[in-house]
Amino acid sequence: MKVTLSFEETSSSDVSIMVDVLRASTTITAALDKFSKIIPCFTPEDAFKLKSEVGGVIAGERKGAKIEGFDIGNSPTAINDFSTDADTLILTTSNGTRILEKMNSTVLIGCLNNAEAVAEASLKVAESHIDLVMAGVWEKFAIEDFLAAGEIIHQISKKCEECEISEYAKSAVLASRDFEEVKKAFYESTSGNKLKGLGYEDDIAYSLAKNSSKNVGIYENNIIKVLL
Ligand SMILES: O=C(O)[C@H](CS(=O)(=O)O)OP(=O)(O)O
Ligand SMILES: [Mg+2]
Repeated sequence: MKVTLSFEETSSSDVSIMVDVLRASTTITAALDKFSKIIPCFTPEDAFKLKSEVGGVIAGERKGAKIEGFDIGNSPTAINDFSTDADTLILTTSNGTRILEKMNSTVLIGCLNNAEAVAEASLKVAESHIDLVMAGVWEKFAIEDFLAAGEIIHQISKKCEECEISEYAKSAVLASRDFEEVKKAFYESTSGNKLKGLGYEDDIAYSLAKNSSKNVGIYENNIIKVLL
């Protein structure tokens, strides 16, 4: 089993793990406790149109701020606090949902909250190649996604001694071993500073809770559901 690391686009036609820890992957993993279906959209207009067709709750952001007219922003803590009977969440975000459009493999959703669970699931689902795909921030490298991917790759390597881990993937593991440094990097990152400025500091703390969830989202036929 090959384990690699990529940026924005996957290098695997087998299994990809999309990592956007601030915040889309964390938001999706939290939302799977409340919604049976999460439909990623690529523009706010698509999201409004879909809501008019299928109903549900509409969530998302641009530049980190809740989109005008949406029920919720791209916030895992706000989703946890939101009460609804709806079973569908429509979600559009700047980076995480955007890169799903180009994925031509089985796609799992990874973050720190589900690092061990998504590592285990990827080894069950993959035949030969698991690629961790960092979402980044507006087509630029994001340190938080590199570190979160490193934690997931670390979990994979613990469960799979025979896995061939690429040097790029190994560097993410090495960079993510000192958790105090990881936490600092999250808060000082481009995304972290943006979120602090918007009053979303709780979401940063929430995203750092390792293995707080067993939810593993799988993206198939334009819908994200819990991988059972
Ligand atoms: O909503 C977020 O946290 C980010 C946007 S920004 O980096 O805060 O500007 O979007 P995501 O698609 O979750 O990376
Ligand atoms: Mg992000």
